[in-house]
Amino acid sequence: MSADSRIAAITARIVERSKPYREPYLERIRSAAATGPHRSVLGCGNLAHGFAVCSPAEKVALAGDRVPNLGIITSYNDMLSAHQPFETYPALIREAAREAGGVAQVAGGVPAMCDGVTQGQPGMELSLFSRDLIAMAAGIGLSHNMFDAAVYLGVCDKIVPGLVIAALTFGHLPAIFVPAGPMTSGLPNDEKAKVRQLFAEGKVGRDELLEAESKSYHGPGTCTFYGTANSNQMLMEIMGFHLPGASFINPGTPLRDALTKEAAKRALAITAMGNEFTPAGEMIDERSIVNGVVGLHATGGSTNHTMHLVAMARAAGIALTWQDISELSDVVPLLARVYPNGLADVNHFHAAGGMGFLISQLLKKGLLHDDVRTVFGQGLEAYAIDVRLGDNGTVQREPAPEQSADPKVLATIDQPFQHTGGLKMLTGNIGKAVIKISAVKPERHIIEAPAKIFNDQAELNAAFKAGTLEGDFVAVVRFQGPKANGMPELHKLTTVLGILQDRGQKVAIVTDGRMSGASGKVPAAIHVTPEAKEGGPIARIQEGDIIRIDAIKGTIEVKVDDIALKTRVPAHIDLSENEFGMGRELFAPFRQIAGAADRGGSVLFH
Ligand SMILES: O=C(O)[C@H](O)[C@@H](O)[C@H](O)[C@H](O)COP(=O)(O)O
Ligand code: SF4
Repeated sequence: MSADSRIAAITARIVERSKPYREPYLERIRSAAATGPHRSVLGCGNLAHGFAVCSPAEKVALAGDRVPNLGIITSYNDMLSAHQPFETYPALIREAAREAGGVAQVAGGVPAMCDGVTQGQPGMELSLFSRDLIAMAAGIGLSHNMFDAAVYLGVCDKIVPGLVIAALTFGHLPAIFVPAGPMTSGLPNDEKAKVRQLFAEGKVGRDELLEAESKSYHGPGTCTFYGTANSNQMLMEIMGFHLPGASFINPGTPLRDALTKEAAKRALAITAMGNEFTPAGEMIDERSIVNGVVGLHATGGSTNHTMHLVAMARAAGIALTWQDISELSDVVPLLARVYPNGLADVNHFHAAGGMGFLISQLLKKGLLHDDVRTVFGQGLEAYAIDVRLGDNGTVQREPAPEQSADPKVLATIDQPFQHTGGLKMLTGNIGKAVIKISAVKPERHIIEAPAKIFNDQAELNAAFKAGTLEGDFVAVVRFQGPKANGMPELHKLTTVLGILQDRGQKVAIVTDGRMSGASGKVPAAIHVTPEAKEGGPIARIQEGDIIRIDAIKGTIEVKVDDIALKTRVPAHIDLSENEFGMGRELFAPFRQIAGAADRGGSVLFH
């Protein structure tokens, strides 16, 4: 079925806008691919270094140009529960490659930050920048030019976006993303959030809080809320970088290992040495990006992707804008209720039918481009499947069921939870911003209240502790943009503002910073651009000004006469505090050159 005319029109607009970048990009990757098996351009010395530790048989294989070699980029560490399982993946991939007559080598590692460990801490100010650093680090591994395809091991927030930027920069190579899968379900996310609010109100102690947190985050695998990490898995599957059904299979299971080995064999099959050559930069085109945005809306995905997806697309010469994302939201219904957009977690989502059911429902109405290339071949229909372990450890796929196994978690296209998607762009005299409405009750989609000004999240927390946050208000938390302090997530504020909202106060937040993909129930107009550090209007808002956020009309404004607003002197604060400590001194160059939020907040392209 061809794509819905509105989806097709937005896609055509993106194709037109991208031409000045996309055409030279395709020329570059085609000439890079034309040099054939890349080892053949290396000198003997280079090659000897490149396979010094390989077995004699592998050296013979790699000396020629008929045996494909996989470059593994791994983001393994013990800090991220979602990445800890990757410790054993390279051995599994090498074994699968050998079985299939190929070779696999770890090309390099990349750093991976856990936003859960750094949430509310100074380290979070490195988080956004770590995305581009991960792309650079992956590039260092791949620059050895020993490889015919790349296998990327990454799951969490900035890691998958950084790896996708690398995969598209090395777009002449085929690329397969291999996930580790979600943690098994522990203490439900909403119960964890309730204990947090009780702790913030002094009704329970640290022991109870730590016990609740540890029951929620209890083992290997991705945290089970639908935040940025699990939005990444959804994106990798719906954009065709994962094998069908790979996203939400728990780590340490036979099916997980079978999928990892299948991915290694598939990577060997799609190199230039086979007859299904699938370079990543050709596979991912404007339709794949639009499919990603559609998936984001249909699942209530993370607001962080209004930045990461823009940066990822740009790496392939595709210019995606917030306007595109916002207009697609008007066309795509919400089909999934996963925390913070509901009470279920990603294990429940998968059990209800998961990605295969979601894709089959969206394809029914032409809300996805089916005519796309993927690592599995041609067409997204191949992803409308249910996956299970077959005989002797193989992966079995059957067509997705017609009905959701849990209609409270996954709806059909004919009876969606909401008729529009989760992410809206806001514009007005404060600038541009985004708001996630899939997790906010409809009665809170419009809010008008006086501004309370904070220049960092600690000030707001202190005001809460002092009991001065009374009545209805819009918290304006500024100097949190990329150039100010690296644009941290301010997710800890959700607990405090959630308490006030539950008491009946109408509250919202307006910030040039970010929120977590796990943030949800408090209306938040985030990623405000231009940022305060750049003298944006958010720096001209004063205590008591009336702020109006209208997520229905897509507007954000301060009720001050335009001339008066423009003639106000923008607030200026001393940011030297955040220039040192926890490695922030290493990222001064990034703060200086970071681009605007609506262009991805990137140091790589503006
Ligand atoms: O964008 C995201 O999804 C978040 O960055 C997420 O990865 C982060 O870990 C949250 O902070 C976890 O939620 P808690 O902080 O509530 O545990
Ligand atoms: S989902 Fe967030 S908290 Fe969980 S492991 Fe990944 S980065 Fe850390």
